[in-house]
Amino acid sequence: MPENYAIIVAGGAGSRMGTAVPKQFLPLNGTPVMMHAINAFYNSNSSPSIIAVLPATLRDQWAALCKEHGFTIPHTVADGGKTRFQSVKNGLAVVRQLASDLPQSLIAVHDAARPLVTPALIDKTYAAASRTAAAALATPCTNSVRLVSNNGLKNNAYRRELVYLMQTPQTFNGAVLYEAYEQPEEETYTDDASVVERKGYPLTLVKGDTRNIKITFPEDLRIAELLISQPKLRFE
Ligand SMILES: Nc1ccn([C@@H]2O[C@H](COP(=O)(O)OP(=O)(O)OP(=O)(O)O)[C@@H](O)[C@H]2O)c(=O)n1
Ligand SMILES: C[C@](O)(CO)[C@H](O)COP(=O)(O)O
Repeated sequence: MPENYAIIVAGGAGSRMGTAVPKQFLPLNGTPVMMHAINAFYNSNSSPSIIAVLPATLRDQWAALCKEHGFTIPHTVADGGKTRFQSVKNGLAVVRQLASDLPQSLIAVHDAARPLVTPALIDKTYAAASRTAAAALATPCTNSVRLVSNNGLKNNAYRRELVYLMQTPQTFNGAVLYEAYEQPEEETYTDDASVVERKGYPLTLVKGDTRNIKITFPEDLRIAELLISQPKLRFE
């Protein structure tokens, strides 16, 4: 049985959300957004050790929220970095200290801003990563797609069956993820899969769920409220 870890990245500023309280701390159905994400990992069969990566300045606010909500799920707090890449790297440094056998471990990285993830989705990524070393949730594109070129002057229709939209969790063999995050950061890295891919490891796509939205703009929180109040609602 591998040691499982989950790095919940909550080190961002939420600038597109534009709220005084960072989006990961905003209430969703009465509970802070990132507590929903941590709850799902805690309730999964994969039962990982949880590392929550938070801006250093918000540690006290998080502790106060945990007290207020009686939130007792065990987790280790790590400091966030300037970018998501740096935040994941800081979380990995904690896993490195905790893990007794990194090459035998599995590490999921999940956006704190994706509160509607379910234990079943989480377990699917751990199961796939245990077989293939690198696995991430993704959904097929349902809109028509165009590729823009020539500084926006030109655009051409593109085959949408070739396009998948990435979600988290993205789950990896511990040694693979650690090795990948030893690379220098590049602007083209938008998720963990892109960092691991640079090292030459192929990625397994695991069927995600369109309800597993990322809270980015204020309207996303309204949509999440609606989805959480009607758990059977599916848009796929
Ligand atoms: N320096 C950063 C930046 C982002 N994240 C986390 O990565 C996830 C996805 O990022 P995003 O939705 O872009 O969050 P923010 O960076 O906070 O949002 P914005 O770009 O609007 O400022 C979030 O859970 C966010 O907290 C992080 O841990 N550390
Ligand atoms: C990691 C991610 O959630 C996968 O869809 C996404 O890339 C994060 O993007 P953002 O630029 O940090 O919003």
